[in-house]
This record gives sequence, C-alpha cells and structure tokens, in this order.
Amino acid sequence: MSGFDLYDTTLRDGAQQEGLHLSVDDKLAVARLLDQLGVGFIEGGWPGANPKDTEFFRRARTELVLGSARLAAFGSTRRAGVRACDDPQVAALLEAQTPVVTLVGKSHVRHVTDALRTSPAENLAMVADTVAHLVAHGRTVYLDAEHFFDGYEADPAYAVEVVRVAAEAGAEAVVLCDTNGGMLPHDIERVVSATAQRTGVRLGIHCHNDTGCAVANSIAAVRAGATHVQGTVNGYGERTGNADLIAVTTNLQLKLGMPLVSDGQLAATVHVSHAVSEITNLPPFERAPYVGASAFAHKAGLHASALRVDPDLYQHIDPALVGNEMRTLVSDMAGRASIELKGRELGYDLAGRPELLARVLRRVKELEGAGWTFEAADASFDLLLHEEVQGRPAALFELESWRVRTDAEGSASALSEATLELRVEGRRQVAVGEGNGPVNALDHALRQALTPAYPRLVELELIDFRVRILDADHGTDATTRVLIDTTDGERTWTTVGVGPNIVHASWIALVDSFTFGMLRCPSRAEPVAHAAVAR
Ligand SMILES: CC(=O)SCCNC(=O)CCNC(=O)[C@H](O)C(C)(C)COP(=O)(O)OP(=O)(O)OC[C@H]1O[C@@H](n2cnc3c(N)ncnc32)[C@H](O)[C@@H]1OP(=O)(O)O
Ligand SMILES: CC(=O)C(=O)O
Repeated sequence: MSGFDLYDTTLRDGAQQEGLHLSVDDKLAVARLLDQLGVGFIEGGWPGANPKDTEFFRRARTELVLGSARLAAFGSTRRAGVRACDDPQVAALLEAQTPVVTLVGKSHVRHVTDALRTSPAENLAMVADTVAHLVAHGRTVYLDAEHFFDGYEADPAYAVEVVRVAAEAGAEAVVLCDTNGGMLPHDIERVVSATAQRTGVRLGIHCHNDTGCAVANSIAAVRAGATHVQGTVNGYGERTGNADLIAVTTNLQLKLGMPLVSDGQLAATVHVSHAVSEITNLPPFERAPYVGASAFAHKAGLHASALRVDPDLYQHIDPALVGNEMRTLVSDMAGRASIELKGRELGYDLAGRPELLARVLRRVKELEGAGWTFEAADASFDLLLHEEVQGRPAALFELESWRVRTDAEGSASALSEATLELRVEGRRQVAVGEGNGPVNALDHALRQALTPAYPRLVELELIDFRVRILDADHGTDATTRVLIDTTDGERTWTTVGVGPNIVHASWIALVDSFTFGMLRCPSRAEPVAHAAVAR
C-alpha cells in the first residue's frame, strides 16, 4: 500500500533482547526472510557501534539482494557541541551506504537535561543538524523520537517541537516511540492524534510491550493517523519486546482491510516466523497470535463439535491465510467430534461410526485419567486409533520378555545391558544391547532385533526424551510419564508411555515410536509399508 511503511527492526531493536545473539551470517539470513514477508524497510543495526553491525552493512552491499525492502542503518543524533559532519558516529551511518537512515533523538526534556546533560535548544539543533546532514547526502531519514509519549505528558510543547524541527530539516517521517512501553491504547491514540493535528507532520509508531499492549498500541496509532509502523518478527526486543510486526501487519491487513502485503506474503508469515526462530535459536512461542502452533489448535470437545460443522464457528480467520493450519487436540476434554476431527487429520474417515468414536473416546479418557497425554503425543494416538479401526494393534513384533540390568563400578559411571526375547515375522529372536542407560540399551537391542526386517529403522533418531512425575508426593514410587520425540529426517513425531516403572514407561514410548515410524510414517520410497496398514 503506497504511503504506508512496514518497518522492521528485528536486526536492531529485536537483537537487544536478552539471550538473542545473531552473527553477521544470521543477520543476512534474517534480512532475506524479512524481505519475503513484504516489509518495506529492514533496519540492519547500528554501524560503528560494534564490529558485527559494521560488517553486516559492508557485506550487505554485495551479498544482500532484496526484492522490495530497503535497508536502513540506525544511529543517534550527533553529540552535543559537535558538528554533524565531524561526528564519527554520524560518519559511520553514511559509510554504511544504505538508502535509509533512522536516527534516535531525544524528545523528553528530562532526558535532554539529565541523560544527555545538554540544553533543550542544543538537542533541537542536534536533531535538525543531523537530519539535514544525512538528507544532504541523499539519505531518506526517519527520526525515532525516543520517549515521545512520556515526554509529551511532561512537556507537550517541547516534544512537539522536536517533531517539527525534524520534519523541517527533511525527515521523511517522525516515529513516535513508546520507549519505556508503559502506554495503553487510549494514551497512544490521544497523543498521536494531537501531535498530528499540531504539526501536520507524517508520523510513525514504535512500541514496546511492557504493558502487554505493543500490538494494540501500534494499531491505535495507525487509527489515529500514523502511516509508518515499526516492529520486530516474533516481538523480539529489549525487556518485554517490541510490537510483533507479524501480528500488527496481519491485524491491519485482515481486520482493518489495509492491503499492505500480497496474499502470498501473508501466507508466508508462519514460515518466516518459524525460520527466524530457528536462526535466533529461540523456540517459537506456541501461543503467538496467527503464527503459533496453538493459534488454531482446538482442545475442547464443544469447540470440535461446532468446528466439524464449520471451522468459522470457532476461528477468527482461515488459518491458511497466514500459512497456519487448524489442529484438533485429543485429551480428556475431547468429545466424539474431537476424535472424528483428529481422525480426519490423520487420514481416517470416522464419520458415521458413532460406536467406534465412543469406544476410542472411552479409552482416551481412561488412559488420560491414568496419566497419558495424547495432545502431546499424536503418534501414540494414531496407533490407538489404528488399533480400534483395524481391530488389532499395529505391531512390529510379538514380545516375549525384556530385561535390563545396570552395573556400576564406583560412582563415576554405569553401563546398562538390555536383553529382548521376541518374535519378528514369526521368527524368534534374542537380542542384547548395551547403552549408557537402560533406555539407550533397550533402544540398541530393539534396533538389533528389528533392523533386518525393517531396514529403515536406521533413519530413526530419538531427538528428545522427557520424563514427568505425575504424583510428586509419592517420591521415587511415583507414576512417571515419558514422552519421546523421534525423527526420520523428514517428519518428527511424539509418543508417550506411562507407568510406575520409568524404564517400562520408556519402553512403551520407544516401541510406539518405532512402530509409528515403520508402519504409520512410511518414507516416500516405501509405499509398501503404508499399504500394510491401509484402511
Ligand atoms: C531506545 C533505544 O533502544 S536506542 C538504541 C540503543 N541501542 C544501543 O545502545 C546499542 C548500541 N550502543 C552501543 O554500542 C554504545 O552505547 C554506543 C557505541 C552507541 C555508545 O557507546 P559509548 O560512546 O561508550 O557511550 P555510552 O553507551 O556509555 O553512552 C551513550 C552516549 O550517547 C549519548 N546519547 C544518548 N542518546 C543520544 C542521542 N539521541 N543523541 C546524541 N547522543 C546521545 C549519551 O548521552 C552518552 O553520551 P556520553 O558518552 O557523553 O555520556
Ligand atoms: C528508538 C527505540 O528503539 C525506542 O525508542 O524504543
């Protein structure tokens, strides 16, 4: 939409988040993803502040080919008492060779006197000189008016004067910053409206999330006239973060009807959000609006019964618009409709089979009552459903027995050995496996017994193993729940086992993991295995 800017500051303000570290390669990769999202501006960092940001801009010149986004360098207004042309920090902004420069400038009079330790008049000159200097060098300049909202409450005339001075010096827009993030939407709407009326200057908004209102505040500002909105992917940022630019953009587009990005770019938002999470190495926030794994996940039986009729009944948008999907969760809050919908997701048509649905539901509720959790273990639920549909369990083998012993010499280390006796395709086998713990030993023994019949087992890797005590007051006598995540390199699935013996619970989850991997999750090269369980 022309005349409206989506401005991303993930690489600058987002990187100010505790625990978030980006290498130059990471920054370049994130910038490419942001471009896919359709933002107009990517703020790459503060050249001159650290070698990494300087290097980012140097490499960006040759390595970063952007579609529609323009790169912005960030820095502050010149120092007090120094000419803009003599300030090395301002020079670094020009050396970054970006088409856009965003300056942070003070707009709260107490920050001028107490933090900058200069006069209000000198701060106005710092803003005006630096903007004019950069504009004279051909840059599009934005001024981030720091602490604008607090400054406006303290001294509106001064805060507004900063806006005027920046615009007169050539700033493209002045971005009003809720730097401390303490505002509520009605404060933002009032102050943005008043500032627009008093100055006639094009305004932007930059919100932090300290009241949990950064997205709402950004939207309030747009409703009050702001035509430039700043934020970060996944809401990363200093303290509690910045406005999540994905939520802001999606709300503006889908709720306020502003055509900001193409349908394809909107549908890429889940991908971009998760890909950026991979790079930042911060797990995606499951309950994130629009893009979270739980954003369209339905647990309550009543919801599922209405969703079965029409997904719109319990969803505010079609998840496909943002590249997400609806999921049904099966748990002790499920009803028959939940089982039917989950079955549909897993490829079973259970419509018109009320007895089967009731039977599965009964089993789910009983097992959940005993500590199982199917919402976290889709693969175990799939196997349960498969058993009820087929009238027999999916099984790779018939078990005769297993045992594990653990030997320790001294306290430094312990070694486990597992022995399995089982029948695979009718042939009796005895397998022995060693491991650094009982589950590892069972894993090795089971692979040894099964791999000749199921060679694809070598592709399976256990990537996570989580144990939870279900009745903490029982101490070491407690019931345990084990969840195992497994991957074959293409898909990842979770299985569950429960029991008072932690090794037994692990065995159940391990067997489900292998069974699902071999019988219910065939690789594309192995359609035969799928046919073996065809319904
Ligand atoms: C609201 C925001 O988030 S704005 C972005 C903030 N981001 C960062 O601070 C990350 C990058 N920052 C840095 O690497 C460093 O702080 C640097 C390189 C910028 C400056 O480092 P130093 O020169 O050692 O100064 P230091 O960080 O101690 O203090 C900041 C200085 O900038 C001055 N300053 C702060 N805001 C402004 C401004 N808008 N205009 C001009 N000067 C400013 C301060 O008065 C202080 O000056 P002083 O050194 O004379 O006391
Ligand atoms: C500029 C900025 O990051 C802020 O005021 O929060």
